[in-house]
Amino acid sequence: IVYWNRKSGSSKINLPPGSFGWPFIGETLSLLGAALNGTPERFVRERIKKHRSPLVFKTSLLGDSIAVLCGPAGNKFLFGNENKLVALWWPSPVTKLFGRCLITIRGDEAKWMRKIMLSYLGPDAFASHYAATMDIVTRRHIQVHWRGKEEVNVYKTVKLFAFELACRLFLSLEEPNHIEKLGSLFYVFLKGVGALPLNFPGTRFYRSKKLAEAIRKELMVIIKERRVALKEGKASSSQDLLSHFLTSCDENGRFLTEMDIVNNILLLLFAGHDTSTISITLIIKSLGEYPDVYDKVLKEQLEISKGKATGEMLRWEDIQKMRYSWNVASEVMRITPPAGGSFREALVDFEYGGYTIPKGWKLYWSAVTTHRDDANFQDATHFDPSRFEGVGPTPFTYVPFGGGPRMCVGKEFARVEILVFLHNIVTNFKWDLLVPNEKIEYDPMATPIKGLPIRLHPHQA
Ligand code: HEM
Repeated sequence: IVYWNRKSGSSKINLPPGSFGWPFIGETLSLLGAALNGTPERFVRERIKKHRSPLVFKTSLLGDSIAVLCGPAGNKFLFGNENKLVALWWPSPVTKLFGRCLITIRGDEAKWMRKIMLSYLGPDAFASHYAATMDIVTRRHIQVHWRGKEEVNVYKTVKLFAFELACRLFLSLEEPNHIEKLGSLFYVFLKGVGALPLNFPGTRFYRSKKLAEAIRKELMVIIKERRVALKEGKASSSQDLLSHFLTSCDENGRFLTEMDIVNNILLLLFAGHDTSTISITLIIKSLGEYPDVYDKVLKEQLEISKGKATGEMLRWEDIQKMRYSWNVASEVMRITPPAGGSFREALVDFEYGGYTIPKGWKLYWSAVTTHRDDANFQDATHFDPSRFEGVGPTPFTYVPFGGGPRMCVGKEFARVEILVFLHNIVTNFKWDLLVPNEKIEYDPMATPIKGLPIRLHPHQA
C-alpha cells in the first residue's frame, strides 16, 4: 500500500498493512464485538495473522486512522517517544467532557500538572500518610454494606466504596447525603464518556455535558468554601487533594486556575474510581475461584493483624508486608487489565517496523493483548501469582498502568486502596460466587456482566 508523501510530494511511502474497513465506522464494530465478548485481544491477533505483520497494522475507528503497535516492542516505542514522536490522545467525547485537564494537555503544561498531582498522589507522599484514612473508610464501608448481608453484588457495592474514598481523600467529603448527591450526578455523567459525541437533546453525550456542568458548579461551591476555610486557618494545606491544588504553585508562583482544579478533580474522580472498582471486583472473583490462593492471602493478612493492637489502623509498613496479596492483585490485572490500553497521536511522520506512520495518525497500544500472549507469559491464560515473584515479568510485557511520562498517576493510590480493601474483606469473610465463570466484557473497561453476585460467609470471631 502506498501513500503520497505530503512533505516532498515526490516520493511514495509505505503505510502499515491492514484495512480501514467501512466508511467512517471503519473496523469499530469488529473491535466492539471482540471487546463485548471479553476478548479484545482477538481483534489484534486476527489482524496480526491476516496481515502477516507482528509489529504494526493499520485500522480505522470512528473516522480516525489508527496504527496499532503490537507487543512489548510497541509499548516500549510509544512510552519512550512521548512528546518526541507521539503524544497522549483521547477520543473526542473524553476531551469534550473533561475540558482542560491533565489528559487533554501536552508537553510542559502536562508535566507541570502531573508534578502537582504526584506530589500528593505519588509513592513518597501518599502511602505514608493515607493508609490509615483508607482503612477507616474501608472499615466503615464494610460495616454498612457487607456485614449482616447474605448476598452482595460486588461491582455495585465496591463502586460506592471507591467513590466515597475518592470524595474523602480528594475533597474531605464525609456527609453521606452530599456524597450520594454528587455520586448520582457522576454515574449518569460517566455514561456519556464512551458515547458518540452527538450534542443534541436525547443523546447520552448531551445529558453527560449537562451533568458535567452541574458537577462543576457543585465543585466550584466546595472550592470557594475551602478558600475561605484555608484563609481562616480552619482547613490545612495537606488535608486533601483540593487543599493541595489550591496551595501548590510552580517556581514562578503560578497557581492552577479554579477551572483547572475543577476539571482535574472531575478527571480524578473518573480515573480513580472505576479502575480500582474493577480490580477489587476481579480480585474477589479470583479468590472465589481459587480457594488455595484465598487461604494464602488470608494467612498473610492474619499475620499482619496479629502484630496490631485491637482497633489499630493499617499503616504504610503493613502495606509493605502484603507481598503475596499484591502478587495476586498483579496477576488479576495481568489476565484482565481494567483498562485495555490507550492512545497516542503521531506528532510527525515517522518510521516504525519498516512502515511510515503519518503525522496526525492515532496510535494504540494494547495491555490486554500483551498480557494474554504466550510469547510474553508462559501459559498466559493460566492464573499464577508466582509469576510476580523475584524479578517478575520482562520490561514492557506487563503494563496495566501504562508507562513512560504518561504512566498512571494513581498507581500508588490504587495499590494502597486495593490492599487495604483486601485485608479487610478476607479477614472478615469467605464467599461463594453465585454465577460461576461469570463473563467479563470490556465496555470500555473490564466489567463482569452480572456485577459479580456472591454469597458471604462471615468468619467466626
Ligand atoms: C487499578 C487501578 C488503575 C489502573 C489499572 C489504571 C490504569 C491507567 C492507565 C492504563 C492509564 C493510561 C496510561 C497511558 O496512557 O500510558 C492511566 C492514566 C491515568 N490514571 Fe490510572 N489507573 C488506575 C487507578 C487510578 C487512580 C486510583 C487514579 C487517581 C487517583 C488514576 C488516575 C489516572 C490519571 C490522572 C491518568 C492520566 C495520566 C496522564 O495522562 O498523564 N488512576 N491509568
